[in-house]
Amino acid sequence: MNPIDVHLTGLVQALLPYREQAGRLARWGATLARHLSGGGRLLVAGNGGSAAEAQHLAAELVGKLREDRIPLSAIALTPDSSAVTAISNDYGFEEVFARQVRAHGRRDDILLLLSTSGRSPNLVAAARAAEEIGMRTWAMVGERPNPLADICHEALCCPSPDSQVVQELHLVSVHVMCEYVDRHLAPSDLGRDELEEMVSA
Ligand SMILES: O=C(CO)[C@@H](O)[C@H](O)[C@H](O)[C@H](O)COP(=O)(O)O
Repeated sequence: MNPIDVHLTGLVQALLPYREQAGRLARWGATLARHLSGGGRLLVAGNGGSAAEAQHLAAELVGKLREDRIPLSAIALTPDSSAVTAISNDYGFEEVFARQVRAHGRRDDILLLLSTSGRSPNLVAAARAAEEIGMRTWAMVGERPNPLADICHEALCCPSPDSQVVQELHLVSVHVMCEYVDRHLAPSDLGRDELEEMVSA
């Protein structure tokens, strides 16, 4: 098979089991809408391709997805090259997110960690730091079992052995979750009951 067919076959195989995560995305969107519109904060991190997705998510929340709405506080822990290099140089790369979590995170804030393997030590350390502060920890990962899914309060697991497919499903998750955030912040009369059903699904 050529690369596009190999890739699309892997993506298609993952789609149906991935669809079962819909209820979690609805709940996370509802929680984010409530927490962020009340003045709370989301911290988000990942490595490599997942760092780009963390920044993408923060941009959707601080900026907007489609329609104009209030700006929401979401901080990606990846793009500040001065902080990233100084912390890594002085404390080791494993501390690069944990230290920022201790600096910026507050009790009840949410930390979302994106990882295809669920095994990156700097993300595991960040989850532990967040737990100490009393933050809620969520992970978007690949297949279970993995340490990040085990130590976070909740995990959205994307059922594919291919890290690229997992990253693509994480981006779908980011967009769908932001869609739920927006619907909760400005629900149409028609959408209110439907939203409640999705959250309790
Ligand atoms: O984008 C890719 C592969 O698609 C790579 O840059 C990948 O993100 C890096 O190898 C990361 O270090 C992997 O970390 P993780 O997803 O296992 O936590």
